[in-house]
Amino acid sequence: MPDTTRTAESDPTKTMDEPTGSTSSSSAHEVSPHLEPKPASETPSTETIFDCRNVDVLYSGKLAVAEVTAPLMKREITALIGPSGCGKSTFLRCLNRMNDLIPGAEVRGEIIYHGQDLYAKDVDPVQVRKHIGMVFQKPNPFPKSIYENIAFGPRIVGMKGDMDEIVENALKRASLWDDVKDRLKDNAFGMSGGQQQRLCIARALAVEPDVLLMDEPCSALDPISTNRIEDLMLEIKEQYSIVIVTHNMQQAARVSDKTAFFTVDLSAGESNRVGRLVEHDVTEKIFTQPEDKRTEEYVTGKFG
Ligand SMILES: Nc1ncnc2c1ncn2[C@@H]1O[C@H](COP(=O)(O)OP(=O)(O)OP(=O)(O)O)[C@@H](O)[C@H]1O
Repeated sequence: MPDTTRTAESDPTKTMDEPTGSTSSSSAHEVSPHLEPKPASETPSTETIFDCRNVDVLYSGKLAVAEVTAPLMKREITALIGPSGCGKSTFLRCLNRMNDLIPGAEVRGEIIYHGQDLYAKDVDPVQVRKHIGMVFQKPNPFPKSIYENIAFGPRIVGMKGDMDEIVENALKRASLWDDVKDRLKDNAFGMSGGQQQRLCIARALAVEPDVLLMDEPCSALDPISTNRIEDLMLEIKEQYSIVIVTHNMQQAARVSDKTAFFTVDLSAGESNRVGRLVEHDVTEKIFTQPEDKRTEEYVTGKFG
């Protein structure tokens, strides 16, 4: 039986969201070729992108999320919903090894991505995060120009090509180009909150990821900006697989193809609360005919 326990790395591996001058050498830690996304023509939309098998997450030895088994599908939007503390963000962070950066965090089980265990010893977490980008709750642009915010990631990963084109394409994909094309040298902090979040999405897309993880990306935004992000998600899901944590049931129902409902299991007592996946299915089914009573109670607002 292989040891599938992983402890948090002491190596302070930089993420794509850390604007330091350090560079990660992709040649020094070349990720297995299996992690490379396949061309679109070879990948029907029914393909599994993450096959999660018995995933547990512990913080300082204490179980926070237990036994998550679910296939997440390619070029679909999967929404993770559930009451506060059920482990949505914790599980999301497993999908690009962001939990590695949390001291004391430990992931057990398997997450198979393009046929390879994401946590295998020879897999470089920096490369993982290049393929699997992340957008956070609060827009977090770097204190740099709009242009430099986008160019930072491609430079770090050593992307070839004309940087102006890379920046333009990323901004276009995030529906931001028309808003900012005449002020690319302006500081990103001068943008509205909604624009900043689209900039963060553009920044994630600039390194040509395969998957986009979004942790409550609209919770700090007004309804109009939220609509724009939702429209954007629906546009880009043709090219990317998206997993989103949301507290907004309408948002999950509007944008997602599949929904995973998590709950907090209190059966071992309040101090041993643990998040569990209750149900994962087509979004319409989760919202109209869920299998589990707890799902029904949550989506109808009876608890949570
Ligand atoms: N860095 C951490 N260190 C220790 N415990 C943590 C850490 N992050 C989360 N937890 C614990 O893990 C459990 C799941 O938390 P998590 O934030 O993943 O839940 P969530 O469903 O995303 O919650 P919310 O909807 O409130 O954001 C909680 O009990 C939380 O206290």
